[in-house]
Amino acid sequence: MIRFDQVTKTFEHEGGKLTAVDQVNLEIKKGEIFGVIGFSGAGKSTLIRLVNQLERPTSGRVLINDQDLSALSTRELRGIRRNIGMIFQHFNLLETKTVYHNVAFPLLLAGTPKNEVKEKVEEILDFVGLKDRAKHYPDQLSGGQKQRVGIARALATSPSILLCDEATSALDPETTKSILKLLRKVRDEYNITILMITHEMNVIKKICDRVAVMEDGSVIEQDTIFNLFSNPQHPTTQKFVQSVMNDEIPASILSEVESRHIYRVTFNEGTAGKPILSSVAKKFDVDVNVLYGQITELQHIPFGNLVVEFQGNQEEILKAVNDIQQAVRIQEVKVDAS
Ligand SMILES: Nc1ncnc2c1ncn2[C@@H]1O[C@H](COP(=O)(O)OP(=O)(O)OP(=O)(O)O)[C@@H](O)[C@H]1O
Repeated sequence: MIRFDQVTKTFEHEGGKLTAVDQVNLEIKKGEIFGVIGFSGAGKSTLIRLVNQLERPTSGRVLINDQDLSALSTRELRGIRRNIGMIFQHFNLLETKTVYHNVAFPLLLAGTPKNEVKEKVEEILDFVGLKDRAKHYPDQLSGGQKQRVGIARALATSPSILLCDEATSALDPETTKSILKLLRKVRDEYNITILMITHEMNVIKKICDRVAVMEDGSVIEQDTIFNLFSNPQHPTTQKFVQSVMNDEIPASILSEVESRHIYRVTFNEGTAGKPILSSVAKKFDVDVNVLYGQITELQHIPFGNLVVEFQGNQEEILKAVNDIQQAVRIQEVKVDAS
């Protein structure tokens, strides 16, 4: 659906050149919710702007439905752009226009007959839950309601792609949740492909099917949400994952642990409900003391960590660890004795 093929974008400035996007390869499938995460300056905004050709690649190709965007005429490009909706962090609504007219605006620009505009705007305002706000002005709305208008406006021309540029970054956590729920409904009911950029990992965790992590213009890692959260490879990805998985052992617990035999056991789909720990305690001469843990859901698959301490002699502990290793991932946790 959307394909980045060795895409590089450099900006020239007085001091020289800056590579904002560096040889990126990505393939986003039809109907997928694809997230791009990275710290400030990683190149996310430039990447998303390459999709609607607000930026043109310095080299490489951006393709939509196998069409190379840089090979299109201005007219063809206009057609492609109509097929792409976009929502923004600060909503970008027309402050002097009502909710109705904000949503009607792109349809009127496209020359849609007035009766069709009315029908479409009413349908879409109903879809985003703002039917009763049609006559309000943006400054009479909450942030969440403004973003709903933004979504309605983006959907007015029935696009097949929706670009979301930090769409929830200005919203509180509860409102973020409701907007993400609405975006999922957009995908589920209209089968729209959603490409979202964010620096918030919990947004990625809640809604995306797959994610790419960007750093210094490059994609350093990409995978399904489950794989990336359960087994992040790159140190930057690990940092992002840690920001939401909260699986660091609290210092108060570590300071009370005298034994050095501490392990992190990672449970997933088939193993989250199994009595793996109690069975090794029966099988070997060890005691298992659960220190800390959490179970969460990633793409409806249970996933979690337990930090456990083994008590017993070294040999029995190693046997127990080996046994557990047959079923799940287990890693020793180094405790700083100082
Ligand atoms: N039009 C431009 N001219 C020159 N440099 C630019 C331009 N647009 C972006 N850059 C530079 O490209 C790099 C990537 O910027 P970009 O905005 O894509 O990153 P980002 O990940 O979206 O960051 P943020 O989350 O802060 O918006 C930055 O160093 C930025 O200063």
